[in-house]
Amino acid sequence: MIEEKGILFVLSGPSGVGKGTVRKALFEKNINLKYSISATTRKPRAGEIDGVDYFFKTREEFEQMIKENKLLEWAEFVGNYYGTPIDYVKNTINAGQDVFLEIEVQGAMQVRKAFPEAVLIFLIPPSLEELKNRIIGRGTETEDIVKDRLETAKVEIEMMSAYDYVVVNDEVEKACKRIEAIVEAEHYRRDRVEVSYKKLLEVE
Ligand SMILES: Nc1nc2c(ncn2[C@@H]2O[C@H](COP(=O)(O)OP(=O)(O)O)[C@@H](O)[C@H]2O)c(=O)[nH]1
Ligand SMILES: Nc1ncnc2c1ncn2[C@@H]1O[C@H](COP(=O)(O)OP(=O)(O)O)[C@@H](O)[C@H]1O
Repeated sequence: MIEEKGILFVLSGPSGVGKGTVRKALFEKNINLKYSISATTRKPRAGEIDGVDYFFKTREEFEQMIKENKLLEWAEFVGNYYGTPIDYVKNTINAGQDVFLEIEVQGAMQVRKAFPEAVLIFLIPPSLEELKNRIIGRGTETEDIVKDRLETAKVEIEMMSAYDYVVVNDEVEKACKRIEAIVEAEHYRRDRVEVSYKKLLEVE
């Protein structure tokens, strides 16, 4: 089947659920997805490379990008800006390739509005207890922040109804398989293929 446009996939979910971990594992496989590198004002961590992990920006540069409408979505998260450069997403989709975003929940809601045909995947923890363990296990937050994050996570989990798919991140490999299944199934959706299929019939 000929498909003219790629699909925009968005992986989101509460902080600490494992979005970054699952996304990295997914991209270690030979998958047919293009990862959209985000812009951020967060300082690079050891080993992170500008233009690979993120496009690292100053607050001024980032605010300029907002002003010039260069971001598909953006959010302030724990004191830093994060956003998706719009040109890469548009150009890649128009070239017929699927794009994958891994972003926090406020940004995912903006994508839903700006790009209603995007496929939103919500990553959830097997339990709140496990989410707490993961946030603590990461070791970057104090006890107060862990409590805050869990409260926020409860509110965020209620936003599940805005998503198209829900994936439980019990094991990283299983979560990746579920996402791959979603990506594959989306290409068989009648509404995506019927236009090109009809064209095909006209030709024959
Ligand atoms: N809205 C939005 N969120 C993003 C973007 N890029 C990354 N994030 C999210 O920002 C949060 C913090 O990311 P990061 O600083 O790399 O830390 P970590 O993922 O918590 O280790 C994560 O929830 C990411 O999913 C983006 O372009 N837009
Ligand atoms: N399926 C999993 N099982 C156990 N630990 C996990 C799993 N997925 C992620 N983790 C761990 O949970 C913590 C949070 O993961 P991270 O990818 O940073 O979350 P997020 O990007 O959603 O904030 C990390 O320490 C990570 O190693």
